[in-house]
Amino acid sequence: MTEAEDRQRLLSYVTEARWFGGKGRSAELTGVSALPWLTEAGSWPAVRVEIVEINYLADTATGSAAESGPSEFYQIPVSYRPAPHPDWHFAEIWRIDDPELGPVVGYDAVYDPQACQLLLAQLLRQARSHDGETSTSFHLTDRGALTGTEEPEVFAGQQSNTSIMFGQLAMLKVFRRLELGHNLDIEVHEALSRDGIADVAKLFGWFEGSWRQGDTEVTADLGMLVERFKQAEDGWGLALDSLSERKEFATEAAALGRALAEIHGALRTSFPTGQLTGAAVAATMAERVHRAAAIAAPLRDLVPGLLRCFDALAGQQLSVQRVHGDFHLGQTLRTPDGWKIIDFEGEPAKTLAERSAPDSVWRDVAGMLRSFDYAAASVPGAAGAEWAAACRSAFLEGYTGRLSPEELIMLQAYEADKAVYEVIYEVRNRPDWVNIPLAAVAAIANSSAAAGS
Ligand SMILES: Nc1ncnc2c1ncn2[C@@H]1O[C@H](COP(=O)(O)OP(=O)(O)O)[C@@H](O)[C@H]1O
Ligand SMILES: O=P(O)(O)O[C@H]1O[C@H](CO)[C@@H](O[C@H]2O[C@H](CO)[C@@H](O)[C@H](O)[C@H]2O)[C@H](O)[C@H]1O
Repeated sequence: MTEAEDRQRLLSYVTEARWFGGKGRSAELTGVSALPWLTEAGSWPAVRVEIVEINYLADTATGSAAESGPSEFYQIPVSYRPAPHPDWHFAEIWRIDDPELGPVVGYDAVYDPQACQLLLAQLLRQARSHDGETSTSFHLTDRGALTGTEEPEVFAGQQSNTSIMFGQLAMLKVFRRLELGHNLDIEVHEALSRDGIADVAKLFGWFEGSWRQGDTEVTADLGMLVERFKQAEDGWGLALDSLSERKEFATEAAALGRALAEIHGALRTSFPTGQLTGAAVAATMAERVHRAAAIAAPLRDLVPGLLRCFDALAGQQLSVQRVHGDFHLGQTLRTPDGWKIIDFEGEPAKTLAERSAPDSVWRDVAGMLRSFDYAAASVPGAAGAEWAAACRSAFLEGYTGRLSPEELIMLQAYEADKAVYEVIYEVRNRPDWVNIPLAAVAAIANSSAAAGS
């Protein structure tokens, strides 16, 4: 194979992967940075992390340049073997003649148990590998009961990254689309673990890589090792079951409200806090709705009602702090020890700066209320409206108790803002679902318009 064909194989592996974020866009491979070998020369498999840089091309079909944009970095830990493995065709990235290894087959290392065990071992001994201008460093914050002999198994469910379970004890989340700098999920798990907050998985460790990008050295977090929750059941699935079986969910909703309040309290002490004027928050929300209406035509008639809802914030001061940022039932796991909250990376469409900026706690409260509405709308004929209303009041009661008139105004603005975000999310990802958030936007817009008329 020529070098161009090898690069094409690598590009295809990335763009066809479930975790590739640029589906439907024309992508080209603009660089590959190989981090240092994690294994001794001459031992198999030979393992290292490779960072693939992807650039998006302008959409030639529409003549628009809007589809191009900043490059993205994707991580593939690669396990090289001297001969093909009969069962791993699905995980094969490429076959190359490597200058150091000779002819080898490169596999996505998350599917190679030996390579996974090596990653765990590197974490447990806080290994650091350095080669010229690249490095990989592993950090251990708590070893728990880990011995390093735990059996690895790739998580089979839907996710945007790839997680490897180590026995019943730990989970290594290998980040796929990388962001330069420190990962928010690690940052929050680290802070909450330090505070002993049991609603969130304990952080055991993490690893990072550095490489040269043009003239500068860049660093990104590559993965985190956390406590694995035993017998964890996904909150979204449980909510749908409760609707289909016509069982109440209000007790669970109240417990979720209490868990969120505890997490917010801990985040307030570990991260910066501040104040925003209601006018500033309303202006940001208004800008978002105008942008959304340019993409989703059905929003256009609802804009005046939404602006009225946001304008009701004027004159208020909002306390802001680190929040979850994308709190919904799919980010909750029920375990025998109570509800656990996962995935503190915020809304995927926002920049890192937006996702780490202090925000109002009403963003997360609104997120969960929207999720009750989604669940109710997803199970036809199941008395969804009453179910969602009961969950709503129990969750709010669990979170805070009675809301003041000012808090109700803030909550409604954040619910509207979230539902607008969801309309765009659904248009882009699941057009069949768009009527769920659209109905919520219409209800809020029309009630605000009526109140103001
Ligand atoms: N600490 C944990 N213990 C057990 N399972 C977990 C844990 N964290 C996440 N999971 C499972 O992994 C899935 C994906 O996790 P998530 O953090 O949302 O990954 P991603 O960011 O890649 O989408 C969750 O839906 C849950 O089923
Ligand atoms: O991938 P993430 O979990 O970070 O979140 C994105 O995808 C979610 C869907 O998987 C999306 O959530 C929306 O749909 C849920 C039902 O599937 C519902 O419970 C949520 O309330 C609703 O917002 C989320 O918005 C998006 O950021």
